Amino acid sequence: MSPHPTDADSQRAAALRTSIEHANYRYHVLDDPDITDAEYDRLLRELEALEQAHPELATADSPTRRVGARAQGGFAEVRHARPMLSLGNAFEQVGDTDRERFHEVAEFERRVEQTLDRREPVFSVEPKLDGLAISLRYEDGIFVQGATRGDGETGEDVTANLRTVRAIPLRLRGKGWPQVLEVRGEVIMLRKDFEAFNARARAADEKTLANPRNGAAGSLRQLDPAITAKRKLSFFAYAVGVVEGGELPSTHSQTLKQLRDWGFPVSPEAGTASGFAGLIAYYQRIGAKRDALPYDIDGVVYKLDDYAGQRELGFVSRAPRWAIAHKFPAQEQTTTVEAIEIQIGRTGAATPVARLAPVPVAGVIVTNATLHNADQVARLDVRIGDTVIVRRAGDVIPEVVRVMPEQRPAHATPWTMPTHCPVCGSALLREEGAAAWRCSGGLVCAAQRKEALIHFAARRAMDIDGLGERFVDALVDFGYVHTPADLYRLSLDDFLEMKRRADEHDGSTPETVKAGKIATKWAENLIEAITASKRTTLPRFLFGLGIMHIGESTAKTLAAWLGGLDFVRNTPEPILRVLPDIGGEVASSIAGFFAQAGNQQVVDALLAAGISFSDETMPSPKLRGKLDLAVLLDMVKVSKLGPKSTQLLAQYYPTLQSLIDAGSAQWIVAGLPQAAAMHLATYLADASTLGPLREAEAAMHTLLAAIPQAAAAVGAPLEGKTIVLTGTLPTLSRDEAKERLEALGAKVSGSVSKKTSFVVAGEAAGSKLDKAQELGVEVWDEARLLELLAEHEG
Ligand SMILES: NC(=O)c1ccc[n+]([C@@H]2O[C@H](COP(=O)([O-])OP(=O)(O)OC[C@H]3O[C@@H](n4cnc5c(N)ncnc54)[C@H](O)[C@@H]3O)[C@@H](O)[C@H]2O)c1
Ligand SMILES: [Zn+2]
Repeated sequence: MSPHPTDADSQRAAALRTSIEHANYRYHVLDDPDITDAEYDRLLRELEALEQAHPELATADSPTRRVGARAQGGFAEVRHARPMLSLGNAFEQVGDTDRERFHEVAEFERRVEQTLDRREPVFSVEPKLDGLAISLRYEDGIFVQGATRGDGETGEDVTANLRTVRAIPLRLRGKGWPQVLEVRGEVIMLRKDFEAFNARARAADEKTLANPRNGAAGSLRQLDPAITAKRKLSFFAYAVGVVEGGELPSTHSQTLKQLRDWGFPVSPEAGTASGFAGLIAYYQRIGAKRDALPYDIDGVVYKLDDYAGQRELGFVSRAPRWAIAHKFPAQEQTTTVEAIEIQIGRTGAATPVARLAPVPVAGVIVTNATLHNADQVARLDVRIGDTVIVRRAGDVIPEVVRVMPEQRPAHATPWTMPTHCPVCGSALLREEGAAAWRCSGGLVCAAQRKEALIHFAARRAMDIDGLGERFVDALVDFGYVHTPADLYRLSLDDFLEMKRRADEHDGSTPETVKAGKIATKWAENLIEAITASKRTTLPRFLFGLGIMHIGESTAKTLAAWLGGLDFVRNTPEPILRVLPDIGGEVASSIAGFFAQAGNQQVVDALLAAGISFSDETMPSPKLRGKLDLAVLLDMVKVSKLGPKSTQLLAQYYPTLQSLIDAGSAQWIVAGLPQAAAMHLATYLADASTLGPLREAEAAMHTLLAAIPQAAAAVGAPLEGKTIVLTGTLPTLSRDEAKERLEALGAKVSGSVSKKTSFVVAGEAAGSKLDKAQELGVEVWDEARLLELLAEHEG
């Protein structure tokens, strides 16, 4: 009754067979599929439909009648005594009721009911794990052989590799096992192991795995078991094959329990359900859990639970009639890349992101996918306009896993990492040896605002007590604060208004209103803390700016050597590099930061808001010795000119010009080897290399001119005084008092002697106070100390 197939039909069938066979080969033999499972399933379904409509089109070797693919190469063959079959599939259809949407499941259930003449039969219901099917043979309880499914008849002997999978028992537990037992199940890679593998591969600039399924199959089919052992694989049992010399329970669900007792991992999600409604309820329940499961599943499997019923139903060519796989929406889909953009994270990390033509992936419309880092984009060679496979599994951000180069538009060009941050325009810098690029914008980058503010307010930076993440979030989200300088403009009303909006936004009862009274104490305290932070130290301020690579100790070095903010801001990179522990990367980060107009504005605004430093001085006299000709010469790498030679030259020549004027003949007389002199002469003759040297020299002179002639000439007000602090002072912490006294040149000592100028005593002062009285040393209270500080602090 079916109409004869047209030529177009038979051509289509042949084309489908070719495509499917090619896909089978890539998937089953190479473990490197080039189309998604969803596409594969569509092709197979189309072929099935054609063959059903026109049975004369069906060939004996059609992929619709066969399982997997015959493996080739490498491994010895294993013939399966009982074939390892595939499963029929049920997909969701468009419809209003469950019976319409899950029509194929309803049909399956009805067929089972009718054939067995049984109402609402019981099914074993299990997650459909997405890995590689294997069969494990146990003789007298000992693992003797393991094989892949292959084409269902013949698989590959992967015993050595399977022995490295921890979840597979090498010896059965308990007792009562049959003399020969074949256990079948799925080797999988847990998502966390897959993610960890890929993170490592990306960091090492190596090829990543497309998905956990390919990870499992590819790892298991390695010829070297040592490689398999390094990839973390897991295993779940879900069936038995040959059983000899022993009995198993009469139902599948009981058998799974038995397998668990013998030491096999069985999915904790496996259970039983009856009737169509029971099956669908299970499907929905597991579907809701899918993202949270530790492994990928592509559906659930329903198997008639009792073996007697299974035997009655039997098989079609490639699958049992008593079971069906009910598939979930696919986790991988094909779409096109509309743009590649850079996303800047809270801490400045720059991540390339593909903007995609919207596509449903595992039940969610996906429009963006991460490309991880610039190296990954290069490795995948993703280009704008490309057709790509995106994967979304679990709560991991969707990612691009593969490009289909054959579908690339002619004009597509390779992508390159932009040089500047899309949010703030600052340079993107790459940390040495790291795959990640970062925005160097810090303070001025809106993407990093919150993180920059939290850092600025931190205890070891500006120490603004109470300005934690919660307030920073609200201050930024509601637009009260863009840069740290804005903090100093906030009024009590701003804070109360901000808090009210934040509470409203959260839907919580405003905490600010308690018993009809507006609570303001917290805001007053915060304003007080912000005001107090205005008086700070240079290292705290420099650290607070959040300049890339500038930790507390580098900030201290900068302050100690350069003395004042102006010098830190204006000292060029080559001079910064001569400071102790400041290498090229750090120097370039500091110079880069202050070269940025936006950063300069923020720093100026902070100074205008009243930030001042209790410890600002002049460049350190120690710099005098460092800034000589040797430093200038060491900054440029002239070949054959080592540190010894540059020091030698510096002894004779005070300036660059005097060195140039003297000429190479004189250098040799001074003791420089001829080869070194020749190289240096060539170097200095080149205007392009001389330029930076001249620049550095000019900056050096500015610094040198600013250094006070003699350190004492500055006359620190408390120079020569030794002060001892004891007991608890009413307002100042011991550290703060010490810091402020030292900033004025005093020495703060821990013990009282005749040389002690005076002792500052607070509450519960102990033996030091007694000692002072004994020696007749002056004893001050905090009020008097504060007067002294106020008198001398600028
Ligand atoms: N992307 C490609 O190019 C490509 C090519 C070929 C096959 N494929 C994928 O493979 C599928 C076809 O392969 P198939 O023949 O293995 O069929 P299948 O994956 O749809 O179903 C059978 C397999 O399910 C697995 N399984 C997982 N949990 C199970 C459980 N609890 N009980 C029983 N079996 C369970 C077993 O490995 C079994 O062999 C396609 O649907 C497609 O997703 C993809
Ligand atoms: Zn930026």
